[in-house]
Amino acid sequence: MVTNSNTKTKSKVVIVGTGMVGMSYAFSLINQGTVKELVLIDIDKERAEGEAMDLNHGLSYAPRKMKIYAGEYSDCKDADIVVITAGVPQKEGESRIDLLNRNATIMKIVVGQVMKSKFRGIILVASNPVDILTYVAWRASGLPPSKVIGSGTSLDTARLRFEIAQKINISVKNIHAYIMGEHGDSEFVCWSQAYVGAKPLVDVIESMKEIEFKHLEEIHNSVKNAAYEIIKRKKATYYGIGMTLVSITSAILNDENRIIPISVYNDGTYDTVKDLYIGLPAVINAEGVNYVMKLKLNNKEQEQLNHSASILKGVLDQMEF
Ligand SMILES: NC(=O)C1=CN([C@@H]2O[C@H](COP(=O)(O)OP(=O)(O)OC[C@H]3O[C@@H](n4cnc5c(N)ncnc54)[C@H](O)[C@@H]3O)[C@@H](O)[C@H]2O)C=CC1
Ligand SMILES: CC(=O)C(=O)O
Repeated sequence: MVTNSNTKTKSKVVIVGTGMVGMSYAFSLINQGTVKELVLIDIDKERAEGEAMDLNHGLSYAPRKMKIYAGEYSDCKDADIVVITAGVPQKEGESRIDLLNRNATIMKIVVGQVMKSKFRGIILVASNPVDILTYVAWRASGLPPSKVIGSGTSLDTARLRFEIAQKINISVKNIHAYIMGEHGDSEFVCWSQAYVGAKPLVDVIESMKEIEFKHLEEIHNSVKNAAYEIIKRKKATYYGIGMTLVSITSAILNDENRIIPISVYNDGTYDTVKDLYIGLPAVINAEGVNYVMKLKLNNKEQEQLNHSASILKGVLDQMEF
């Protein structure tokens, strides 16, 4: 277990992919004053330049002084984090796995360019299918697994917390519950370890009329289908993931040891299929993944984790590295 007491004095983030997700993240980073230097890279250079110009024009009203510019891969050399949001998004009716071949090729090219700069920081992947592409990024990077992470089920967990909070009229900040597994159709809720404040959710259900056991399945389905529902209505999802990526970024830059369910390399902490990336709660600090936090899963949850892991492994086994 690594402990690190230093807080970063500089904070430089490079975003590769200045589409809807990349720019929602950028906008949120700027408004929260998370970084001092922000570099934008896209295969469409003019797009990255236009986005940098537009964001710079808002700096008079930002909470801190910072530098924003459209850059090159050589700018990754001294970056703390490279966030990869490049790739094609899902169309209506497509699953995240459907994007695999197109985005895996992009991922290999992007990570190859990032590593050519002699980058030694942390890679954070958001492009879908995120668990598979984080594995691709890790293999292409040559970095230790603790330094290559994916957003995993962090967005899904935010959605879960929102749904529970709405149902019982308690602040979303007091809901402690995780979605685990694939960021996709086989994800599951670890209900046995869900808390409202310090009270187990099971006890909350027994004492509150607003929530019943039958609602748990509805909440799970609503979280699992959220992306499909949003894409049906507005073609893409981006604000939720943008803010989620900022929270992971802050955990790294401020060396917080914050627990967030992200896509991590399964090092054996969980007794399931190994050599893959999957959504598990992890303690995140300036080193990347400090350690994967082991939760006591019940039998059903262990089966759900195994199912999710075997789906991801099945996809990885068909790929060439
Ligand atoms: N992990 C998560 O929870 C979420 C992930 N996503 C994923 O994020 C990705 C991006 O989605 P959007 O921003 O909506 O797409 P978008 O189409 O708006 O933007 C993608 C950007 O990537 C750029 N790009 C493509 N190939 C590139 C390359 N080789 N090098 C550099 N840039 C390249 C494009 O020019 C474009 O600007 C998708 O894979 C989407 O599924 C979206 C929402 C949530
Ligand atoms: C698109 C996607 O992965 C999401 O919104 O969850």
